[in-house]
Amino acid sequence: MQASQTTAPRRKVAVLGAGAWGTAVAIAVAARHDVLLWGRNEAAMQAMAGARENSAYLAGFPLPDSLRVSADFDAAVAHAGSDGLLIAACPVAGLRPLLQTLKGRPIPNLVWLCKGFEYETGLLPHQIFAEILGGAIPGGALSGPSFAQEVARGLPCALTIASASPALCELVVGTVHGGSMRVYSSDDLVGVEVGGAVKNVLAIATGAADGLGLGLNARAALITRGLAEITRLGTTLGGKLETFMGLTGMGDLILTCTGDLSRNRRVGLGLAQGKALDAIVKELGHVAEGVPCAKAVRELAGRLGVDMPITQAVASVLFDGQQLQATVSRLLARDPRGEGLSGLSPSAK
Ligand SMILES: NC(=O)c1ccc[n+]([C@@H]2O[C@H](COP(=O)([O-])OP(=O)(O)OC[C@H]3O[C@@H](n4cnc5c(N)ncnc54)[C@H](O)[C@@H]3O)[C@@H](O)[C@H]2O)c1
Ligand SMILES: O=P(O)(O)OC[C@H](O)CO
Repeated sequence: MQASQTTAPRRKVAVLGAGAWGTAVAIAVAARHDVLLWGRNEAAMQAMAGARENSAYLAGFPLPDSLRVSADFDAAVAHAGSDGLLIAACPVAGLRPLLQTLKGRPIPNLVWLCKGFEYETGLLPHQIFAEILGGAIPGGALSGPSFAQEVARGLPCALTIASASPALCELVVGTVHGGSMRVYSSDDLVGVEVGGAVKNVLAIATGAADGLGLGLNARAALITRGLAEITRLGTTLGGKLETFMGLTGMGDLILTCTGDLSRNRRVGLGLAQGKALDAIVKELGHVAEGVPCAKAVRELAGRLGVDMPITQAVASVLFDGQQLQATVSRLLARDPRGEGLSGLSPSAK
């Protein structure tokens, strides 16, 4: 399955969604393939085509010649043809409408890059895919520790493609793996998607703790106990334990909790400065998936009886008006417990 840079065929790739991550992935893949980047805002796409740069979402990274940009959805779908690769690069909130637009069209496959649970339904991206396009075409999640700016700069990055279809995994590895990009395969869609979703909530917590000056010990504790929360929820939903120790679990959790490029971490830093959530999100100018995800995960964990105290604490600050410092005190004042990963909340035992 390993892709050789010299033998990998040149493919047609359409990236649907022209935010920071869609643009970075398009730039990286365009080094070896014919890529069309589609965005829904016609004026923005025209400006991008003229400036050869996505100044709204990923300024400072010139688009390579092999990357075409367009606001024509039909042209993007036609570009992937019957044997290319379609990549959905919108946020979780945009996945359902995007899939509904794709329904009934002759598309070869779909790989999505979004990380989160759907706010209204609590569904993971592969469950939304199954609801709308299930069975018709192969689908998979491409995830892992990856800041858009570093990928656009050509720095090394390792991702995981998770799909029930070995053929799709092979296609994605054959297309994206190479140069400074490594792509691993997995059949654990649940594990990969839960890791990518919940780490965003924990990055808000870690940013807040760092912003309050709680120290490096607290940061390490939050990351480690955060991984326990990811693992408890993920295994309860059917994910494999080993996945949470991998790139899309521990790897992405470490990156997002500690890297100042993270939008979710910056939400936490902003909360610690006493800023209002609306103001922080407006200032970011990008999606922070951990915000809606905190609410969706709190509800899901409550329904399933999974103990996720850090996630609950983040949601209580974001949505219930709880004060940050008092929330930290409440977290610390919880009863002692064994360090194991057992998944039931005290009320469900
Ligand atoms: N930025 C990163 O470093 C990074 C890395 C890995 C994964 N991701 C994930 O990728 C997803 C997108 O993140 P981003 O960084 O590109 O966000 P962004 O805020 O930079 O851009 C979001 C883009 O999605 C578009 N969009 C929103 N709803 C849409 C819809 N219904 N159809 C089409 N386009 C729609 C917006 O117009 C915008 O262009 C998120 O789930 C994020 O967690 C981001
Ligand atoms: O900037 P964030 O917090 O959305 O994180 C980006 C990526 O998911 C990191 O892997």
